[in-house]
Amino acid sequence: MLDIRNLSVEFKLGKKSVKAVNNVSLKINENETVCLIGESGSGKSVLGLSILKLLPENVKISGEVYYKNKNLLSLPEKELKNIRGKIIAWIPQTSSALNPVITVGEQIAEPLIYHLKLDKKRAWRRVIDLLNFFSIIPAEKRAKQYPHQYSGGMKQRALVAMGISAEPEFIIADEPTKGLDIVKKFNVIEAFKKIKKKKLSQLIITHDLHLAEVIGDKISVMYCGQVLEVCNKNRFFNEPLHPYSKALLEALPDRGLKPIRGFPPSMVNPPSGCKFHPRCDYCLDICKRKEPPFFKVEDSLVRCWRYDNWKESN
Ligand SMILES: Nc1ncnc2c1ncn2[C@@H]1O[C@H](COP(=O)(O)OP(=O)(O)OP(=O)(O)O)[C@@H](O)[C@H]1O
Ligand code: NI
Repeated sequence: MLDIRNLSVEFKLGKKSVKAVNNVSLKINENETVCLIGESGSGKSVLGLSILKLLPENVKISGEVYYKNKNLLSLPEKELKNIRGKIIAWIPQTSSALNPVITVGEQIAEPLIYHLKLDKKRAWRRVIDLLNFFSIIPAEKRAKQYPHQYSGGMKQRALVAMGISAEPEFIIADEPTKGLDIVKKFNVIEAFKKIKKKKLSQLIITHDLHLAEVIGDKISVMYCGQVLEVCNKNRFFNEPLHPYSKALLEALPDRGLKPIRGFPPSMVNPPSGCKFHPRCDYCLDICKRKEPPFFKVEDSLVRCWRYDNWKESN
């Protein structure tokens, strides 16, 4: 359904440049939820934003992003406008995304009026349905309130409601549970579970491995602008292939709380060879010199030299 091929995104910073996304390929199938995880600054949000060309003008994007065989990156802005929100929805991080001077109901109604051409009355009825669906109740009262009258979790659920109001086929959400306490998090996760039942495809960007475990079908691990592993959820949480994936799991509180040694690499001067090699417990000589390609291991993809000749040695 969504097929990202060799996508690179480069920011110009004076004389230097930052490759926030470096030659990423990733496929997301129909009815599939892929969770994109990785440390802060690894390029997750930039990757998500570039799919719908939501980035500032001064970036250089190369590669292709096919959605049902159309390359989104080469579409004229007019056509992209019709795709954004209607076919592919972007659900941003809370706080700044809601307009403080417009009622939440009106904000949710907006894509219904713009994309689905519903009249105001029908749009409003659908807003009430959506608020009820995401347990923002009493819906009639909540619809007429402003964002500051909502709690953090409710705001996030309202953003999700807004994102799916025009019934898109595909959802991209950036950190939907960030900064929420456990109860609010639970409610947002329930909202995404409900979306999943509607047979939508989703790309969920998150630090929250619990969220990934509950709603992901596949996990895609990003590090220093690259995807290092793509595998199904069970593989990731039981026997991940990449040393970085293993390290991320071992850093979880209920799995040892072992910090990953060293520091995230500089995006301006990334390490040679495999970007993770300076922090890797399994580093081979070749890892320092040469960037690994993707190796296919069963139904997973992994960018690590340890899986070179995997077939022969197994
Ligand atoms: N507008 C920008 N101008 C210059 N560099 C940027 C810009 N936006 C992002 N970057 C760079 O791109 C890199 C990736 O940023 P991105 O926000 O995608 O990371 P992330 O994985 O989403 O992190 P987090 O988990 O903290 O949200 C960062 O190192 C950042 O320095
Ligand atoms: Ni981000």
